[in-house]
Amino acid sequence: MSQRTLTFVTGNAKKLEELKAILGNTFPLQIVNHKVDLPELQGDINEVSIKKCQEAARQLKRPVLIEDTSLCFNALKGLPGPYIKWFLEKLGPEGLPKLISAWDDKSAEAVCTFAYCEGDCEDSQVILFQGITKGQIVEPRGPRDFGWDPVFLPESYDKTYAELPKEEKNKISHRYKALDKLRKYFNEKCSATV
Ligand SMILES: O=c1nc[nH]c2c1ncn2[C@H]1C[C@H](O)[C@@H](COP(=O)(O)OP(=O)(O)OP(=O)(O)O)O1
Ligand SMILES: [Mg+2]
Repeated sequence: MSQRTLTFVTGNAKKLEELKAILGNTFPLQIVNHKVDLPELQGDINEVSIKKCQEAARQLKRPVLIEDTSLCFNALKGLPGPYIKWFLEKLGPEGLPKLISAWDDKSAEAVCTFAYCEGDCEDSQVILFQGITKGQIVEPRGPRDFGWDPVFLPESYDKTYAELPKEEKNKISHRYKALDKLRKYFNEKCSATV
């Protein structure tokens, strides 16, 4: 890697902000951002992340990190899942609880998948780091500065992600859990090569 840096490819400034807040100075590499909205092919959560990562590596020809976030409604067998972005864009946060108004089951999972690829060739291996936080879909509450945060009530909390202070969200979130795995992997990898 162009020594000690790792390129995080995302067009989403809020993701980058949370990554920086969560990793702080506990990560052995410097993360640099490359802003591209990568094409996302259809598939299950892992397939979408793997293809997105391979596309990033193909474009940038260096070690890359990408992230894909899903919001999975259990009543809908996991949908919208990786397609939540388009549902949110068209329906807004208030449209999301309406999708499952006919079901009693309001439970959902927020899933964050980081994907890392070391090389730039098509067959380079992609490594996934996934974090899941369980919760419920509720009527929107709280600030609207990040996606579906207002409608996601994490399990055993009485505040939505949007209502929680950022530091609280970052201690329990799907993104925190995925980054914790990523951090452990790179701390071991980097200490082994020094
Ligand atoms: O913690 C979160 N809390 C609330 N909303 C969130 C969160 N994390 C992602 N989101 C939103 C952004 C997008 O509407 C969709 C995921 O789509 P996703 O393709 O992963 O994100 P994106 O296109 O904004 O950025 P990227 O350039 O990294 O693909 O859920
Ligand atoms: Mg995207």
